[in-house]
Amino acid sequence: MNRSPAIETLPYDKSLLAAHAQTIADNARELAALGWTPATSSNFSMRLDDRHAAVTVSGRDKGRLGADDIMVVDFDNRPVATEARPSAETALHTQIYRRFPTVGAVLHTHSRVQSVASRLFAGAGKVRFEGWELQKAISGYSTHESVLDLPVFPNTQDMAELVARIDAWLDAGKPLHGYLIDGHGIYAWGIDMAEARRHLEAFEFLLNCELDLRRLHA
Ligand SMILES: CSCCC(=O)C(=O)COP(=O)(O)O
Ligand SMILES: [Zn+2]
Repeated sequence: MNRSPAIETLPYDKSLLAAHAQTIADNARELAALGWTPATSSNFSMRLDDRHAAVTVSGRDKGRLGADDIMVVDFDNRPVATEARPSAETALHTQIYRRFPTVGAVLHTHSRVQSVASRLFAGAGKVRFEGWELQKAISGYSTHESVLDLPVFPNTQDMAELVARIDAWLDAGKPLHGYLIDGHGIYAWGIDMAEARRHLEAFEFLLNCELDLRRLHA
């Protein structure tokens, strides 16, 4: 009897996953080289479609990611077609994809600047950037005269609690382009990897400037 070969039916585009995995690995390696992903910290993802994202497997060295270190989750944080364990912070990625349908990439890093600034500004609940030309690197900001707030949310191991705090911020109608988590690191995103990188680098630069000002005024 002539049997037709089994057709692999995955709920996502496999070739897009391969391309995204390469993009994630390339960008993660560059960010690791900057020292922004120490000790296996940080996680990265890219949207596959309106229900799935490619995300880093938990606990991997983000400077040495291969194809097996990136997996698929659905927007309810469930692994798809794999036994691998997704990033412990997957819920923070899928929340951004659900809330912002145009977002294509989410980046989370743990640089020293991000970590120190998160502690320094935790009491205020946000870092306010005003007067910096580099605010214009954030999409939608066209002048240094704008006010750009980067919220600082309390750290917790309870992802549902953190997701609820971020939802509350958005539900209050406040703009959100990224956020710090106290003593932890930063989340930033964009319509694609290039924009997400630009936003992440802009926040790192702006935080560095604010820290420098405080050191000089001390
Ligand atoms: C060793 S860093 C602690 C976890 C963390 O904050 C992080 O960014 C990495 O977690 P993942 O599960 O994505 O590897
Ligand atoms: Zn983290």
